[in-house]
Amino acid sequence: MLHLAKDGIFPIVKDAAGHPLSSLPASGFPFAGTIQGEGKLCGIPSLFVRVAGCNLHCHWSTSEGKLTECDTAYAAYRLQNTFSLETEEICRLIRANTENLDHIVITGGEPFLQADALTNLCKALKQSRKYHVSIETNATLYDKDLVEQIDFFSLSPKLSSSQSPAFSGKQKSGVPLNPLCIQQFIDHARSNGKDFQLKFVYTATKDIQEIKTLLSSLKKWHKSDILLMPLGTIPTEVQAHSRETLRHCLQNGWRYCDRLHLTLFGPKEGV
Ligand SMILES: Nc1nc2[nH]cc(C(=O)O)c2c(=O)[nH]1
Ligand code: SF4
Ligand SMILES: [Mg+2]
Repeated sequence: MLHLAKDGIFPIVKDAAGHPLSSLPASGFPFAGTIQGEGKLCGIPSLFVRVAGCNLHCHWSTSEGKLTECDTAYAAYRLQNTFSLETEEICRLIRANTENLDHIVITGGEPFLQADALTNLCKALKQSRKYHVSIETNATLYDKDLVEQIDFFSLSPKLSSSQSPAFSGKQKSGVPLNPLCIQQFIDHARSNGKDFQLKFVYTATKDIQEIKTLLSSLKKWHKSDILLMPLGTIPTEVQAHSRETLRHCLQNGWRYCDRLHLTLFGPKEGV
């Protein structure tokens, strides 16, 4: 059984039995799938699985003094309309909606909180077809069995800027930064011919020193594995931080990470 966020499996057009759904998905297209909007695999047609619940409670203070929440707070810590499905049913839903899709992206919330159920789901999925499975994680939790099922690791460690003091009373118990855990992911990827990325949200210059300090404690990464993504949950907010983010990418040899789904669909859920 997997506990899912309200957008759950998206975008889909068929139920688990393969019958058409009565309404179009949030993408507006009469077929399943969207593009991976962030990171090295940006642009690849994918189906998303969004689990509910997170061990962190991110909320950033911008340099303009505004507070920005987690872009999926409804899936992380202010849960709305979550639901549970048996892994077998999720597997049938995914099969019915991936005629032309090979990539599955597991995101949240924090997927590693439900490692056992996701391991079962991935095993069942891979029995039917050779899917490519990515996982979006805050890299604070590790599970050996789940990691073995994953082809691409999108590691998004959270810097101190994500734990705004204004909200510290509400913070959950998770340790926001876990370098040993990050290294375990990298080691697994490097030993198994898999790829990964370290994707950081950029809010202000002080983030850069923190990233460099973290990187100096990690091994087996290349500059091209490091991505900087401007803070923002709406296109204008992303734009406001994009040039400064780009400047730091160019100065350090890191990749710039866009949020293409925001540009293409706007700030919608389920795309
Ligand atoms: N299209 C699309 N790409 C994404 N990449 C990472 C996402 C996420 O929310 O983790 C995401 C998402 O929600 N939609
Ligand atoms: S770790 Fe990710 S999902 Fe969890 S609260 Fe932070 S940004 Fe949201
Ligand atoms: Mg996200």
